[in-house]
Amino acid sequence: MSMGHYSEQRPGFEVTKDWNGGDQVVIRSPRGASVLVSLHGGQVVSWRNERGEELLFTSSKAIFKPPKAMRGGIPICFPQFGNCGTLEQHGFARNRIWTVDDEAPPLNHNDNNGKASVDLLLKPSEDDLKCWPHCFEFRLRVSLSMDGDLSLVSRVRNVNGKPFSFSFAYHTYLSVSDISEVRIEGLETLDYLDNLSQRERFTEQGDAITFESEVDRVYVGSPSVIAVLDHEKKRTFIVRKEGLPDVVVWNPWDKKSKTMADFGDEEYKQMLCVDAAAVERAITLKPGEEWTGKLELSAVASTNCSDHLDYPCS
Ligand SMILES: O=P(O)(O)OC[C@H]1O[C@@H](O)[C@H](O)[C@@H](O)[C@@H]1O
Repeated sequence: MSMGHYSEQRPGFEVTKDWNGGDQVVIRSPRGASVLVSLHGGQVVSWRNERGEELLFTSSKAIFKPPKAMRGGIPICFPQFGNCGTLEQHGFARNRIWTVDDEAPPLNHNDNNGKASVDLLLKPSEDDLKCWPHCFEFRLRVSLSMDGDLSLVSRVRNVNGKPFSFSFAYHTYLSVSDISEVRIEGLETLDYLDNLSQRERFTEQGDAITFESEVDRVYVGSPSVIAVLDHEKKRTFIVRKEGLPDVVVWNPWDKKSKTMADFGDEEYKQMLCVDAAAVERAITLKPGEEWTGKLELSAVASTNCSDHLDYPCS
C-alpha cells in the first residue's frame, strides 16, 4: 500500500507501508538507500546504504514480537533511560504500538530539505497513565535524505495540567566489523557516569575511546558531532545531535552477552551502541511546552569523514 501523502513530498522517493513483515513503513531513496521503521516501539529496525549494506545491528536472536523491544536498530528510551526510576528499564515507549501521524505539525523549513519522512505518534494509554501519570504527545519523524543519511526528530509535548520530567535516548545499535577495530572520537576528556560502578563519575583521559572489555557509560555534556570509526570496514559513522547533551556508549562484551536471551554469545563483536541521550539532567516541560531532540546519522568512507565533522544537525 502506497502512502500517497508521503510519496508526494519528495519525487523519486518511495514511502510504503509493509504489512507483511509486521506493521512497518519503508522509505526508499531514488539511489537505493532505505530505512525501515516499525510501529512497534517507533523503532528504526533497518538502515541500508545505496549498496544495500545494513548499517544497524540486529541480533540473530532478536525477538520481533510485542511487548518487548527488538534487540537492535534504534529503540526509543522514554520517559526513562535505564533503570534509574520507577518504570521498566528504558521506559515504556519502546514497547508500545505507535500510529502513523498524517497530521504532524510541520518542522522548521530546513528539516525537510531533500528528505522523505514518516511521522509517528505515541500517546499514553490508560495503563501507561497509571504508572506514569503525565499526559504527553510524542511525535517522531524519521527521514532519509538523498545521500542516504538517516535523521530522527522527537518532539515531546506536555498536554498535562502539571509539569513533568523525563530522560531519553536513541538507543542506536551500530553495525561494526569487529569491536576491537573501532574507535570513537569526540568524547575524549569528557566526564562520564559509569553504569558498571553505580554511576560513579570519572573523567576520560584524553585518548579516543577503544574497546577491550564491557563498557556502559554516560558521557555528559558532549559535543554535537562525534565520529565512530570502523577501521576494518573503512567506514565512519558521523553522529550529529541537537537537544541531547549526553552520549551513552554500551557494549556488553562476552560475559554479559551470555546472560541475554535475545543476543548471541559472540555478537558483541559486531555491534556498538552509541546513543544520543538526555540522561544526566532530566528534561522538564511545563504545561503546553514542547521539547525537541534530533539525531542525524551518516555513514561515510573513512577517508572522507573529516569534511563531515564541521557542520551540525541540519
Ligand atoms: O537489555 P536492554 O534493556 O535493552 O538494555 C541494554 C543496555 O542498554 C544500555 O543503554 C544501558 O546503558 C545498559 O545498562 C543496558 O544493559
